[in-house]
Amino acid sequence: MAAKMYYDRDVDTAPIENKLIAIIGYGSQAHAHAQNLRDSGFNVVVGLRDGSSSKAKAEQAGLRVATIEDATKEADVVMLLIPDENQPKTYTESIAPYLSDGKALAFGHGFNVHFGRIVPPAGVDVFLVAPKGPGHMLRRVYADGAGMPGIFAVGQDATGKARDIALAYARGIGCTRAGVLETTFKEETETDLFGEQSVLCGGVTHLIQAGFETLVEAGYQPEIAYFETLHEVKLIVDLIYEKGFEGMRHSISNTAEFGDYVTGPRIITDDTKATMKTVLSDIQTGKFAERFIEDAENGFPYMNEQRTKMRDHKLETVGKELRDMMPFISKKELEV
Ligand SMILES: NC(=O)C1=CN([C@@H]2O[C@H](COP(=O)(O)OP(=O)(O)OC[C@H]3O[C@@H](n4cnc5c(N)ncnc54)[C@H](OP(=O)(O)O)[C@@H]3O)[C@@H](O)[C@H]2O)C=CC1
Ligand SMILES: CC(=O)[C@](C)(O)C(=O)O
Ligand SMILES: [Mg+2]
Ligand SMILES: [Mg+2]
Repeated sequence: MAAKMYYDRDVDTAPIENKLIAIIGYGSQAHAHAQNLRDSGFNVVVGLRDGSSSKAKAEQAGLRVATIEDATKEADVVMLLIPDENQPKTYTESIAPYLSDGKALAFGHGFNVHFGRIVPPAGVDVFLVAPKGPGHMLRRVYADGAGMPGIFAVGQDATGKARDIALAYARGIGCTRAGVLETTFKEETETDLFGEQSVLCGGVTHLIQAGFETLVEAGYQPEIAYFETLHEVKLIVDLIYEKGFEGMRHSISNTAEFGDYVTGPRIITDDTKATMKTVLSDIQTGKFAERFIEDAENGFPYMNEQRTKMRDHKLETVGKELRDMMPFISKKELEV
């Protein structure tokens, strides 16, 4: 049976009208949630730590800023949107003491609740609304009058209203313009981690990098390799996004389409899929979460090494030069 989809017309915003929503953090997701909710007509306060460099940016955007403690005290709904690895400490020190019964604690990703790193008290509602895309794009599509699909889940329904609040929230950030469906903390966490690691972020970047390096190592010009294996990805993906595989294949040459069928399975093999299953299993057992938290607790030695290595890679240096000559690409600086 097809999943029940929720659109604007299916969702009553009353559960969050005349309520105060605290958005904790002002990063990629948080700035988009805060601005979209405000523009949808809801009351928002942004909760930031002392000395936060984001305070000025949030105020410039016309948002009221308070400390995390005060925002939690004041608000009816507290949406925690700081990095997953930092959430438990901030939750314990600055949120939990002020999270009285009847309030709602919300997340943009189920990581900490699912892996038992945050255990909210029984008297509060717990839900997640996870937009299926990066925060900067969540804001951009909303401002353009469109929306980003999202999924929601209720982890704990103390007031009997958690589900209605979650749906109203999803509408407030613009997700019901595109389609929202119900999930669980477990399903959201596992599918989100799998998607970003195997396909969206890890899969795509490593596919591009391997293609780029293969051409450059064979003596082709890096600029051509960049256009061929990175720049054009967006153009092809835009067609897939708009019209599916068949629509994209309609647009490309028969030569390209034939090569797609013949070579695609040589690149993404049965072994690749078997590895994806192992990756999924590492996510399900918590092995990936453990590795991530361990690196975070040690100051991210592994992550920082990867960042440094890639910074000087030809793909990045040549890419920067080429993008600088195409000012229409990065139309706007990212706001946060
Ligand atoms: N990035 C994305 O697009 C997506 C993220 N999510 C989820 O949303 C949540 C937020 O992720 P994301 O937007 O990437 O986060 P960001 O890395 O962009 O968050 C940065 C914000 O968090 C604040 N912050 C960082 N550490 C602390 C701390 N120790 N105490 C208080 N505030 C802190 C920063 O404060 P300051 O300004 O003071 O430095 C800043 O405002 C996560 O659960 C993530 O999984 C879900 C879907 C997509
Ligand atoms: C942007 C998004 O959906 C991700 C990839 O899940 C994330 O940033 O965690
Ligand atoms: Mg995601
Ligand atoms: Mg994610």
